[in-house]
Amino acid sequence: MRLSGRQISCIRGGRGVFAGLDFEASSGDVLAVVGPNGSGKTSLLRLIAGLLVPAAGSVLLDGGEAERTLPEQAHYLGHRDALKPALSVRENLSFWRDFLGGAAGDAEQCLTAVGLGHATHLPAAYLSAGQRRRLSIARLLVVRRPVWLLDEPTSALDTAGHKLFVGIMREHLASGGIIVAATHTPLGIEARELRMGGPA
Ligand SMILES: Nc1ncnc2c1ncn2[C@@H]1O[C@H](COP(=O)(O)OP(=O)(O)OP(=O)(O)O)[C@@H](O)[C@H]1O
Repeated sequence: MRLSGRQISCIRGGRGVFAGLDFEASSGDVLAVVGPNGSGKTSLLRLIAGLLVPAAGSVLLDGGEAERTLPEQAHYLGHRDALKPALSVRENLSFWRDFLGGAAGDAEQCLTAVGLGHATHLPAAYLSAGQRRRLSIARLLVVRRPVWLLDEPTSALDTAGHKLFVGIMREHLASGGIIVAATHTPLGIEARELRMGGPA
């Protein structure tokens, strides 16, 4: 499987953010998108996820499921955790499992895998920042998709959480997955850098 972008330009609010961007990542690859604030890291992830339309250029996934679009084969985890505070931890994950559809795993098992097995009945509003991030990571496990688009995935994670997440990323890569992660801090896993310039 190969994810590639060719000559992508991004315009936001009428202003050019980046132009002529090329990238490529194959099964088992991690692409770390790095660069200063405002250089377009989040915008690039959102372009790949189909949440933004490029002003020019294209993004392609070769070797995926022919009948599904790239966004349908990708998980996008934003830097803000998309949780419903009044729902329990388990209900939040069940919501995402039903919303995303496809082959779904067991919610309890996924919550245990991210270290939230003890908190499944707690309202999400009670979670700490690191626990919220762990719950977001559980979404990657409950519905399997080959392309992971992660915005600052390790923010708020403690050392144990970071280590756990590295293990989860490794398993995903070993099963042929691709990770594109915007980050200001080392991911703790071998990655190729895609360096974004300053604001255009
Ligand atoms: N909804 C929007 N409307 C207009 N401009 C936007 C919008 N969202 C982002 N931008 C602009 O696009 C540019 C790139 O933003 P983006 O969030 O992609 O950068 P980033 O590299 O991820 O930054 P950071 O390191 O701070 O997270 C910034 O100048 C930002 O102000």
